[in-house]
Amino acid sequence: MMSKKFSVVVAGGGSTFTPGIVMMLLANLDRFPIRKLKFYDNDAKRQEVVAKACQIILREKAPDIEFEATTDPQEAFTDIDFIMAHIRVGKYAMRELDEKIPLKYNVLGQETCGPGGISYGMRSIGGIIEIIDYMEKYSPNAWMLNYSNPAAIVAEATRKLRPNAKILNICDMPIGIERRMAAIAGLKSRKEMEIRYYGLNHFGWWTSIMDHHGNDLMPKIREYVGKKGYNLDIPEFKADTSWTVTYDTVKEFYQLDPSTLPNTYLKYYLCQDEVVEHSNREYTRANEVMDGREKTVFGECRRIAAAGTAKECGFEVDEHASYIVDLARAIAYNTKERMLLIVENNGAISNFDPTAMVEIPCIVGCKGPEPLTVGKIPQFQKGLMEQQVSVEKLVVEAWAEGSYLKLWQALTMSKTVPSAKVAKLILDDLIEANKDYWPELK
Ligand SMILES: NC(=O)c1ccc[n+]([C@@H]2O[C@H](COP(=O)([O-])OP(=O)(O)OC[C@H]3O[C@@H](n4cnc5c(N)ncnc54)[C@H](O)[C@@H]3O)[C@@H](O)[C@H]2O)c1
Ligand SMILES: O=P(O)(O)OC[C@H]1O[C@H](O[C@H]2[C@H](O)[C@@H](O)[C@@H](O)O[C@@H]2CO)[C@H](O)[C@@H](O)[C@@H]1O
Ligand SMILES: [Mn+2]
Repeated sequence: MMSKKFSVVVAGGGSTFTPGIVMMLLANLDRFPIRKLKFYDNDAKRQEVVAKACQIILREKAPDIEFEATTDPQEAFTDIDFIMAHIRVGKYAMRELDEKIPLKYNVLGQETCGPGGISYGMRSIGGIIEIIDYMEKYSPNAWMLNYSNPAAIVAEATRKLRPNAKILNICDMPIGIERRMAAIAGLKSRKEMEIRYYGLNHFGWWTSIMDHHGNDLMPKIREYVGKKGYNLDIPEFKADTSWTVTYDTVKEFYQLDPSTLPNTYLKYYLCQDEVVEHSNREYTRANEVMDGREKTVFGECRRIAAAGTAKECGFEVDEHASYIVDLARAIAYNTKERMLLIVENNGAISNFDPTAMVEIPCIVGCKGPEPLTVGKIPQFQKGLMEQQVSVEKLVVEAWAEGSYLKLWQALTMSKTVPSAKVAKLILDDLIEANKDYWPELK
């Protein structure tokens, strides 16, 4: 019997994901009862569009839930049990530059990978640390469930700069891919699978996929992936063109390790030449999202507000986001849920840096995650991960120290950048583009 009702603040209330997450929270009230829902954003105008629509949705579907949207940190973070954080510092305009500046130098342009991810990370660290400090000031017993990106750099920054903070860093990419794997295996839900996985965020591999009877599903899924990647001809898995290309590209590099299946993001490190070759330097994923998801979500929000009712609401439950409720429940009810989280390695991968933030299965309870051991990883993955985790660590050090040199080293270290010279050209352009967001570098 669940008596307590929770108070939740969505940090980044103006996010395109907010309406879907609100619908998901409403669909899960029986599992995770809510008494108060707040939105917090540093862009009042953007947030107001989403908040007006969500206020109507809540009024009609859950009138008992107290709702507030604010840009005032004290109002936002007082009397809170959970922060669900999905901020994008610099918004899509800066994502567009993250993706287009590297392409000027024939280098991968991507949201969270390569120079784009480094640039995004240099903006995100300050925004996340600020929210952690608000949480600790106004609701010290709260937990922050963070899926703001780039999660790898944000996780390393929170480890180094706020080591005692109650923050859990999570990513929905493995969840999205596992939903596809389950369908390929003929299962109804990804929760019918038992998986083993390791890596960094957006840089990992499945090493075991079984059903609850212990049947090995890896051979069947690998056979399918060899023909169609992670694409499925099923309406619920229809994706934007660029995502369809991404899911297809897996078949080009999954053979690099016959005993595993890769996260899609490895394409940016293993097929970066092809990605650059096929990139449209004038129209990147940021443009697709601005022309697609952003227009659709904000258009529906404005339609609901103008109608004054959500009776014809076009927002669907973002069911795959229900992992956020799984995570909140694990903390609230000590459920010991088994989830992939981005946590300090601390020996779980025995032959890898113990301070690295790795994405591995954890048992989650009221005190937080207990990582499962992975053991020794092969030289191939170890080498790739050591290079990438060094990039992520150097970015956080560069942010903390205001070090131009360390950020140049981070860019030079990235597998997506060909030389120190190109790294420096990209760095100098990014510094100019991010002058309103990055700390000063000397
Ligand atoms: N971890 C995952 O698997 C996953 C999945 C999807 C999206 N995301 C992340 O979720 C976030 C939101 O994505 P989106 O496409 O909806 O972005 P969006 O730009 O639509 O929304 C982000 C919101 O954050 C706000 N914001 C920016 N800086 C802020 C700050 N310092 N404090 C408070 N609010 C701030 C913006 O004003 C904006 O309203 C991004 O970081 C994205 O990468 C993560
Ligand atoms: O290019 P975007 O903004 O559409 O997506 C970038 C995000 O991609 C991943 O999240 C996906 C998720 O994996 C997929 O299953 C589906 O639910 O959509 C999500 C958002 O598109 C990735 O995990 C995120 O970190 C990226 O920000
Ligand atoms: Mn992710």
